[in-house]
Amino acid sequence: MKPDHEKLIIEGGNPLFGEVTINGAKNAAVAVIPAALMAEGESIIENLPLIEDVFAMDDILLRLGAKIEYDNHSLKIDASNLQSYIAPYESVRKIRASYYLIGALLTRFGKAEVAMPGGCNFGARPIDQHIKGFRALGADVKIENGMIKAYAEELVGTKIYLDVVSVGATINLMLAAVKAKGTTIIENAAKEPHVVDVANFMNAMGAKIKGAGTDVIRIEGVRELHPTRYAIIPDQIEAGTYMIAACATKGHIRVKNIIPKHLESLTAKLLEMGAEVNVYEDSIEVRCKERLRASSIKTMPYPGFPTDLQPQMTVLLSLCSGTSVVTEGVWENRYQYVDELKKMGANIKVEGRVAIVEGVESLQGAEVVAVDLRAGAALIVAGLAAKGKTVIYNTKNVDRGYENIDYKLKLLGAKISRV
Ligand SMILES: CC(=O)N[C@H]1[C@@H](OP(=O)(O)OP(=O)(O)OC[C@H]2O[C@@H](n3ccc(=O)[nH]c3=O)[C@H](O)[C@@H]2O)O[C@H](CO)[C@@H](O)[C@@H]1O
Ligand SMILES: C=C(OP(=O)(O)O)C(=O)O
Repeated sequence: MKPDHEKLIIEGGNPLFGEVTINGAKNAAVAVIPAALMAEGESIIENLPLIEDVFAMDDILLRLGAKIEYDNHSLKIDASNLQSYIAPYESVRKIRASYYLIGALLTRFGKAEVAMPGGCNFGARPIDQHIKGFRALGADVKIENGMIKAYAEELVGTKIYLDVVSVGATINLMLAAVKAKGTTIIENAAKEPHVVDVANFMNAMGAKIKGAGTDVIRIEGVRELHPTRYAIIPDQIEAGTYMIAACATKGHIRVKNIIPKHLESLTAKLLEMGAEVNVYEDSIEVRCKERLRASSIKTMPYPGFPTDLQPQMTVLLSLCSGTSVVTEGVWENRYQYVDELKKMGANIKVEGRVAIVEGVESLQGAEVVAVDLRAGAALIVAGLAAKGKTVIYNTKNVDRGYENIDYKLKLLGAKISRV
């Protein structure tokens, strides 16, 4: 675990140049790890990002009785002797994805007791669709003393229509339905690449899941799951963050080890704004020589523009010529970083879910706080582009989702240090 008091210091104004290799996807990793608990025996997960959210999930696994062993970016999980189905607040409070333990433990034991999840604070983050789905599958679910308690004698396949497109509910219900009797159909499902990745992982364990990546997912319950070896997909949000940072610093970089299709909404937007973007089989090259043009974005479920790139993109728009409009279509309050950005000279007015961004010629370094994960990433982008010195506090929020961000940026020519 990284200490809480670390800060990042950036001397801004240096364009990023060179190549950066992208790690495995956080939001796939934090679902695949609990999914591995559903089979007795040893699974191996490859291309795992070495980030704080993954380490927090590892810690929960250890407390439940699993054995884990790292070999670089591969993690061996032995879930043969899992003893517990209870994940108390102390172990789950750090991460949002702890809610996947409900689906996974229900499948493994027919019971799960998991404290309400943590994660970034964007206002209300309800899990009513998860609970609705568990109940539809036959589980008895109640919330007592901050714990979500789910029990099922038997889970039985059914049709579940999600009222909102939810990544978490889609994955959690796949986890709970994988061994349910009969067929489960999830309608209005999320289509994010990590939903597909988790379905592929479970299919490699012997599950029968079809349609992941579309809005209807069909799961034929199977009797047994077996351990497997699986490499998770690259992180499109990490990749997008570096692409945006290259544009904000008027640099020229290549992001490698990615699936370019997952970044189409960003590449289209950067092209529209005047950046040069070249797409290859498993990499993207971004070059930006001049100030980009203002634009508008609205965040939406995949394949729309991802909310997890909204803060970083808003920083870039704050440096463009003209007025941009940003609409946050997923979370009720994901602009808490804007006050920090204003300290650096950004001209942004937030009204509810909309931010009006008047482009400024330049940002200036300041002392700022990373209020959440992508807020931290956005402030790093701002610090790299700004004139002078930026100090970013609360960097542990950034380490939740970015492996070695300061080291990778240094290799791209940034002047950044961690103290
Ligand atoms: C660990 C993980 O993968 N986190 C991601 C996941 O979060 P998370 O899974 O929490 O986000 P969801 O996709 O579930 O949420 C999308 C929207 O649905 C609403 N909702 C969700 C569930 C529910 O039961 N009821 C309900 O109303 C939420 O308030 C939000 O407005 O997807 C988000 C949207 O892409 C990303 O920002 C997060 O990085
Ligand atoms: C919001 C995010 O994560 P979480 O859901 O884990 O808080 C994110 O990855 O940007």
